[in-house]
Amino acid sequence: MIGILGAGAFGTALAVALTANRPVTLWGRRIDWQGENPRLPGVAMPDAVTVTQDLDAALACDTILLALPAQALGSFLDEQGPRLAGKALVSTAKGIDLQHLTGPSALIAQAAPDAVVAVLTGPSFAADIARGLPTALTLACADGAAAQVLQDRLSTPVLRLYRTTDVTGAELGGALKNVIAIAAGTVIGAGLGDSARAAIITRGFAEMTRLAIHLGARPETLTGLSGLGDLTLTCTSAGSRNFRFGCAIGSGSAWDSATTVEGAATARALALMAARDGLDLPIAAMVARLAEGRVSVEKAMDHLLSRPLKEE
Ligand SMILES: NC(=O)C1=CN([C@@H]2O[C@H](COP(=O)(O)OP(=O)(O)OC[C@H]3O[C@@H](n4cnc5c(N)ncnc54)[C@H](O)[C@@H]3O)[C@@H](O)[C@H]2O)C=CC1
Ligand SMILES: O=C(CO)COP(=O)(O)O
Repeated sequence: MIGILGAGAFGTALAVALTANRPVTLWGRRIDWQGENPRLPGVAMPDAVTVTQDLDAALACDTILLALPAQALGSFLDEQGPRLAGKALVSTAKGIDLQHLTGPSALIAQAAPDAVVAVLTGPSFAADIARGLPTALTLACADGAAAQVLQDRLSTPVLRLYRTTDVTGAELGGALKNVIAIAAGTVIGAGLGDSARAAIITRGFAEMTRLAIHLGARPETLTGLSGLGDLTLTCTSAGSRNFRFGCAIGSGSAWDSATTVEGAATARALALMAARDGLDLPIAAMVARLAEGRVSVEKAMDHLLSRPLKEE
């Protein structure tokens, strides 16, 4: 039995997809819908998914996916960490925790020290997965044998998991691409054009790679599904909330603050990490300020365009 914690768009989509393998228990803290989750409209829940507010039911499963937003994971683990002992725990969160300045895997490892900790990440919109469209993701786990077991358990004919032991690289790719997607959206929303977006994606990828290597990631992980793959998807599709948030900033449009936008808090976390480690992360710094309305789009672009010319 597979347990999924977090009945948002992604948890629900994975629940639908993974019934191809086993029955799934999907836990949400507030289930106030029936049949169709409003966060994932148009998707009917298969009979093999048990949707519940009973956390015990989900925690009875041996494999548990944590499909909570990155900034909610820490407080959830503070409360429930001891109950996760001995489980295989797979996080789908794409962000860096603002309080601890770490990715989800370190938070989980600290809260449940004897659990197997893995990360599921890569280019995949919840709506695509739920509709059964072909998707390729990265399953990262430091324990190679456990990675193989989880890869088999969580792959389906249309949801193909590639595995790696580089957890740091995989989770950083997923977290950092959200920040660059906000920048790319801002460029498009401000009407600066596709050429400028290509520039921001490429320089953003260089910034992602620099930071990830500094934090111990393998460079090839960044060029894989979890890095370049997800960056490409998120910076080029209006299906991305981070990209759309950027578009709203760029065009000065209103934004619904209830929508999960992982890149905003992660940009703030990156600004703190840059200050701590003496790193130069100009795009992340600018996204942090844009997301908080501390700089205008014009000033942000002027600042980025007036940086010294240098070698690529
Ligand atoms: N939606 C997508 O296409 C994808 C999302 N992800 C990642 O998965 C994570 C979750 O995203 P979504 O499901 O899309 O977000 P969502 O906004 O649709 O759902 C988040 C869910 O978490 C619940 N939640 C929030 N705080 C909680 C807490 N403290 N305790 C228990 N439940 C809590 C909310 O009630 C909501 O049901 C994010 O890190 C996101 O980046 C990854 C791949 C694709
Ligand atoms: O991570 C995602 C696609 O891989 C989803 O992106 P958004 O959170 O920007 O919607």
